[in-house]
Amino acid sequence: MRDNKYDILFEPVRIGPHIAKNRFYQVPHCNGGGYRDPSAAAAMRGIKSEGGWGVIFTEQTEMHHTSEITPFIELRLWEDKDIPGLRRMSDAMKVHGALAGIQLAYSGINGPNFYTKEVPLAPSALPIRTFTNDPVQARALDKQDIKNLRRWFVNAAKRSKIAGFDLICLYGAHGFGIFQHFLSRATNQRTDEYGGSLENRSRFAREVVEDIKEAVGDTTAITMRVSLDETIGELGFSNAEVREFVEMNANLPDLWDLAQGTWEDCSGPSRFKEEGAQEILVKGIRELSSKPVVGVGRFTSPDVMARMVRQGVLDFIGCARPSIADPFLPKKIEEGRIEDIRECIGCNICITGDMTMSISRCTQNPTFMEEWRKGWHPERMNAKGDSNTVLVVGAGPAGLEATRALSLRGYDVTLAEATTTLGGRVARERLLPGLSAWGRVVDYRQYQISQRTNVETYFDSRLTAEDVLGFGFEHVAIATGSHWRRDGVARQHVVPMPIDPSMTVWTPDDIMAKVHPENLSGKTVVVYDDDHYYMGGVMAEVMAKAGAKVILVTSSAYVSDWTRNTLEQGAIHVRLDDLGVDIRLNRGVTAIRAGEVETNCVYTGKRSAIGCDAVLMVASRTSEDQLFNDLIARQGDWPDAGIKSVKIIGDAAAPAPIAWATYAGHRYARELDTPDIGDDLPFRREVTQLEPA
Ligand SMILES: Cc1cc2nc3c(=O)[nH]c(=O)nc-3n(C[C@H](O)[C@H](O)[C@H](O)COP(=O)(O)O)c2cc1C
Ligand code: SF4
Repeated sequence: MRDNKYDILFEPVRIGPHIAKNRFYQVPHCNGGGYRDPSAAAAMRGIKSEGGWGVIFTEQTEMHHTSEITPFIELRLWEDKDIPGLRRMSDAMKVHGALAGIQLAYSGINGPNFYTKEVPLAPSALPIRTFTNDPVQARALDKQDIKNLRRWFVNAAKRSKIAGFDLICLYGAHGFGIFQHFLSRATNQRTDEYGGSLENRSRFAREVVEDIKEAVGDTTAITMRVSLDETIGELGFSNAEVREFVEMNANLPDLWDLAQGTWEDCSGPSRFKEEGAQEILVKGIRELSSKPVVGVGRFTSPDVMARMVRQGVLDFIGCARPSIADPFLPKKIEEGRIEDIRECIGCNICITGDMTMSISRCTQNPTFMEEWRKGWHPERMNAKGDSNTVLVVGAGPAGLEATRALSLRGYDVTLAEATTTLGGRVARERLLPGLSAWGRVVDYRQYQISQRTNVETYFDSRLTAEDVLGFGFEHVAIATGSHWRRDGVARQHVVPMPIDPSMTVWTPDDIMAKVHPENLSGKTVVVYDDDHYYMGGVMAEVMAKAGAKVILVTSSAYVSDWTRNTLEQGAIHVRLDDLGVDIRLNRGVTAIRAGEVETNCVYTGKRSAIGCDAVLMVASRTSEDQLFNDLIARQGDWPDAGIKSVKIIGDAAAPAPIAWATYAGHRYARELDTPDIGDDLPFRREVTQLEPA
């Protein structure tokens, strides 16, 4: 049972004509499922309903075809034929008593582009602000356009009602929503009644809310989502203006949904922001209106959540990523299972999916967007097959997840780890700057495993094929991980590069083992990043903090974020700029000579040298697959040893970000003795014909 200090989180709260059963509010988040088949997303939201959320929202849903924002992939509701898919979504949300919400968006200046061939419409004629940076400008909305927009919103609201949604969120945050474009002086430079004073800039939002209230307000709550600070310079919609806006329009929506930042400058979700980081921006806004307020901040601690409500900062605890990492977060708090909460690590891998037209994945939650698969319930595992015993070799993310899930299925699992700690590379990486939350990958699984009686863990166990053949386990999972290469093999240089033996060449493994001198002042270190994820930026930071002059050479166009879709460019640039790191983009390293590295432009091949004292090679990783290869070579001995299968998983099979490893571990466990994972899309089969709007 739950601790009564958390009772406050389970109080019902009114939102317009509806009452939410508790204060857990899943704010809109995309998932890469898109509009083509909302069934997978419906299954995902249905699981959240089971997980106890009081309010569950869709992602942003385009309400008109002129606002499509491909290659970002999201829902749409711009014609009647979009209704049945969304009806299945709202049905799934409501199964366990949650209120179902839909977020309506018109992306305006942040929307149409090269892919969609539409002319972007915005308050003022300015260059568009999408990630794709197309050389396109928006056309300024004329009075007829504004009337059309208002009508389109009303039509979408009516369709939302038919599709069964209790709440409609109007998107005016993150630089995406047309409401923000009107509110911000940066994007609204009009001189008519829609521009100039805040009163005028609010006019469009006021008109749309009033129109929608008139059309569906008796049955549907209207919420307004704005960014607490647009963070795009002096003309941006500032925190002070947000407060003025809320005060001026206090009773306009049925709820204020307060988010943060813009996608363009990557000031929204970030691993560098602590839990509840938004508090300073949101505090006091609740007093400006009698309507409830929801805010976000990677909330996973019920103590922080309860404090936010008790101190009157928020009425609802808004969660996007924490609800992805653990769809059962509210239920676990309700049942007093705090230790079972699987906390979000803030890696933003989930965000890369919808931005690239691919299904999102989550580092912590391997079943995210796989909920439709037969038996892939996040909390319940399929019963084990005919076999009983499994040996898992290696306790990194893949091995730990495999052990956790196999033990839940009922197998007797023996986990053998070569070192003295659990976690593999994550155990070392969690000590690096900005990566402490990575430790949650290990902590969650370590605790879960410690609660099981059918897992035995052995440390200091570096096994040989002979050892494994002698044990007699029925199945063996090899999760022996990977290490960083020192020879310069990378995507820019697929064979080892010439390296002068007089030069010091480190890898991230060396730095984590602290082989480098503590004080590097007076030294120049070239950090060569061909990995393109967090490690390049982190290594540059460690070297600079040790006093070195750091030159970060990367073959990517972005720093330490392969497509900038983990949204960390802003934070990483600030951190590296503050440390004086010299960043050279679009360059590879081709050779390491005495006292210098040779670099080339990835496009022209033109070479130039950079003088330095040491090179830190964040180039690529290589699998630790010796044990697996040795066991494959001894396949003829398996039957006598009682071995039915040997599989290699995670980095040992192919190095990749942690999310790939936890998924591989989970999938191995789910599929052992059960190879047919099947297709279980109940929603797809239940297409309901509905009346047109
Ligand atoms: C994968 C992902 C997709 C998102 N998509 C949307 C969206 O469609 N609409 C929106 O208003 N916010 C979106 N957001 C922002 C979240 O609603 C939220 O404001 C932000 O992630 C901070 O909350 P958190 O710390 O609980 O994740 C998205 C966030 C994530 C992680
Ligand atoms: S992918 Fe990372 S940031 Fe996103 S929910 Fe999962 S753990 Fe959190």
